[in-house]
Amino acid sequence: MWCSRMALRRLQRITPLNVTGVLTSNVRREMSSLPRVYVTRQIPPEGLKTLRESGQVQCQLWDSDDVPVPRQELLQRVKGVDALLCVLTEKIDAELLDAAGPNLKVLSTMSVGFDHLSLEELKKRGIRVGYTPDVLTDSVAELTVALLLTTSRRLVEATHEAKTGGWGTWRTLWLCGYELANSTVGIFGLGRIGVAIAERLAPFKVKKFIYTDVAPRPELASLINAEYVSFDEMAKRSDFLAVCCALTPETKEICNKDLFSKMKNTSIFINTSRGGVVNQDDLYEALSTGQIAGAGLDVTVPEPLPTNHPLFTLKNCVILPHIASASFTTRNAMSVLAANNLLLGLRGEPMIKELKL
Ligand SMILES: O=C(O)[C@H](O)CO
Repeated sequence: MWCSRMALRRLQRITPLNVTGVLTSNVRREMSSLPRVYVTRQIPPEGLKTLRESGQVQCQLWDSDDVPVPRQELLQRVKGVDALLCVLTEKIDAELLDAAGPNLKVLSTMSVGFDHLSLEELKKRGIRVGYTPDVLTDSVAELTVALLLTTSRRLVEATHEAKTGGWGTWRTLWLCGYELANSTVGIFGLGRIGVAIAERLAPFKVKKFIYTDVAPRPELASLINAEYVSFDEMAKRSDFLAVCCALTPETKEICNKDLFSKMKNTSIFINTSRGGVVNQDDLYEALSTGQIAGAGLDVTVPEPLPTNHPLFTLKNCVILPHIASASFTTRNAMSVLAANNLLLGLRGEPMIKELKL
């Protein structure tokens, strides 16, 4: 049902529900004039509360966090809405925008990544777009460090051995991995998250941070004393390579055999950005032939990665189910930011975080 609890409460104060609990026609009229919002997922409670208590919109929600809204259902539900709040599993393309129709003025995604949005189509239709950077930086950086250490110090293999009887006598080279002390860490795509990762890795006595990007980013680089290098040099020099770039046509499968063949066979590759930046066949080859020492992936193509995927057979590949921003604090903050971006956009005001189209 289309409703806004706050609007309802506000209206109840002015025009109470009649005794049978049926909305009086005034209430119904006032509520139905509010902008319509479709929320494509059961987002964390703080975000929903922000929308509902704004009194500014009537919301409809795909009320599940376990299953994404089926495409056909989504195409039906968006018809005539004024704003859409989505997550990264929904492809926002021409088909969907056409289904929504000309009322749609605002799209707010509860994600920092926006590769699921067709920006060109949104721009063509004059739809404003909000997203959720910054609030997830700490959580993503923390998880990246955890994944890096898990991969380089072989923690998944180690717990498996301990649990399954592989733990024999103490052995001199058994389960040896690679340490951060005195290492060179490469960051591919230096933004807020790359800096936050480096800040957390520095106390592990990293010797040098290097990075590559479309152009040098001196202000950010100075925060972590990082040197700008070419893509090839980053491949050759990195003991640990953390991918933090956005997925764009330019970065699609940029981490391929060309990159892996230049890396040291003692290097660890970490990706917490988007699976699409990696050619997974080439990564499998590099890992299974010892071209590189290990990989930690929080993102894959597709998601979920089928359990029979060859990468799951490798001991030197740690795969997580896209959880980099998954802390209660962060996901709630993302939902509130997404809700506020949407409300501000509908009011025609600057959003807190708006994509420049
Ligand atoms: O784009 C994002 O926001 C992350 O991948 C999920 O939090």
